[in-house]
Amino acid sequence: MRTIEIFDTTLRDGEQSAGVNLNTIEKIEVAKQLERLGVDVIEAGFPAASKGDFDAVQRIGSTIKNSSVTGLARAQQRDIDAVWESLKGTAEPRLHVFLATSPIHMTHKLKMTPDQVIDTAVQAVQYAKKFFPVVQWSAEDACRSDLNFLVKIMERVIDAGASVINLPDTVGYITPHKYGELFRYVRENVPNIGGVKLSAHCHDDLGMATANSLAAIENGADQIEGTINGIGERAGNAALEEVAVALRIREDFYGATTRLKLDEIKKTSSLVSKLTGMRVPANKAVVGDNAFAHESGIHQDGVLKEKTTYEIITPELIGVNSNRLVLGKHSGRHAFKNKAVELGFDLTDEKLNEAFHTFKDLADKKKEIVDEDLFSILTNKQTEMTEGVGFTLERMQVQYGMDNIPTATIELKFEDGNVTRLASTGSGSVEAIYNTIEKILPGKSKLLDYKINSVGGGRDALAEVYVRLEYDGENTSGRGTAQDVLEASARAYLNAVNRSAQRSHSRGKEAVQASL
Ligand SMILES: CC(=O)SCCNC(=O)CCNC(=O)[C@H](O)C(C)(C)COP(=O)(O)OP(=O)(O)OC[C@H]1O[C@@H](n2cnc3c(N)ncnc32)[C@H](O)[C@@H]1OP(=O)(O)O
Ligand SMILES: CC(C)C(=O)C(=O)O
Repeated sequence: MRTIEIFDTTLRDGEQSAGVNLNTIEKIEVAKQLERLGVDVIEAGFPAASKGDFDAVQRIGSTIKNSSVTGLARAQQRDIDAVWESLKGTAEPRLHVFLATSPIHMTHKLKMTPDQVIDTAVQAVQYAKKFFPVVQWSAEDACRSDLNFLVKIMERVIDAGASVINLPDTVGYITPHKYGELFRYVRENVPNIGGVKLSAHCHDDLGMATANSLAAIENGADQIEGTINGIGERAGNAALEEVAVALRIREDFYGATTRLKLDEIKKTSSLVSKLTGMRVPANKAVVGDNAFAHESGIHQDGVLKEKTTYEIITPELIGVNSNRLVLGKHSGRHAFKNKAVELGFDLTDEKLNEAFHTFKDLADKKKEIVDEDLFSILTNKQTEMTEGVGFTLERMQVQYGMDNIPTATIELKFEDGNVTRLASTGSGSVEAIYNTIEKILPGKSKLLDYKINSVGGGRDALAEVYVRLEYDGENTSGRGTAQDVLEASARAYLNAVNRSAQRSHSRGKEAVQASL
């Protein structure tokens, strides 16, 4: 059976989803989970894009041991140098360099002739080969490119040293049959293609990213690129969990497998969803909440008699535990630690202890603590920011009545220990809270987006709020979890402001270090 390599780009193309902004700590947590999932390659970012991206790629490169780490670069020395600086010293530094090959992109975006594109691509790959043992070259917008041109440029970049060639469907335009043909065509027509790995990278604009990726596999692709939960630019990328599970369930047809530990899928999906704030739709294939739920009588009858009547995937395959956990207010640290490890967390004793106290407080208020609650508490602790930066919510009181104007009184503690208390009104309770916080904060802020989810089920479920703001001219996002919707809303707002403060704090530290 063939083994298909999995190239995960959740932290690069996935982070290109509108409204998603992960900090370095969060990216490292995602990378560690991707390593546990068993992906072959992690595309950790685009180092030339920003200092934050550079740092994240560097830290992921030095943390991850069992997956290769790569970074993206345009066909420019400056971008290639940035990837090299971030990954030199890692076990197998790997570069992903791209240049568009379609007439639309070459004419309107790059403003280059086809010959200039060939020369630029060749020079970039030759330059990269001085540093990187593995160079992957992508023909951006390959699916709207001229086939003869594609064959010509592939031959040249292979000669220049590229050992992986990616044929992305950048705008989600191709259909499965045509994508399959493209892979077969280049295999048969590029003279020096023997030994080169072919990679597929699909977008979901027409809802065909998974089908197209599978068609590429049927026609000789060696590597599939995609993201967890299918997040990514515009309508997103191919969802890796769908591709990997389809290969397993239809092994009879595809005759191909991956190295993924499929029972890590659900956990990876939940982590990515939680940290990005991009909720997985209930009916999403493989990882949606309803993926294993049977609603109608005839289906339930069938499943009770024989599961396979209506279930082609077992929940256990992707790591959904059908045994429900019973951890409650009488549980102790051992059981809590045991569960944390089982859920894939590796916290210091100090953080575990703090998470344990949060769990106990919640257990006092909530009837039943389920895995989702613990996952939320432990993820918050794992990705918590540096102590002492930003504002802390000390107290909050909200008055609401159908005939009254909602009023929020809030007490915030500043980094220097000073406490400010203010009250303000709004047309609703959340608006009253945000108006009050905005009055207390020294910077100017504007709410851009607000989303609320419930964690777990039942009327006592935790509320999880995601916000996007502009704070002091910078876009930032944050999340807050609490049993009460209003408290979660306040915490999310402060988390977004604190993340922005944390970034300024790191920039300030770097400037001081640079001046020494
Ligand atoms: C299909 C994809 O997903 S590609 C990856 C998309 N990801 C990103 O864009 C990452 C975030 N990007 C950024 O931070 C910025 O765009 C940067 C730092 C990369 C570049 O910023 P700027 O220098 O201000 O350029 P800007 O983004 O406005 O324009 C892109 C330039 O790169 C050029 N370019 C685009 N792709 C390539 C390429 N593969 N190789 C060389 N040049 C390229 C464009 O033609 C344009 O050049 P021009 O300035 O001469 O017209
Ligand atoms: C950089 C390339 C691979 C890309 O993201 C795309 O073409 O969609």
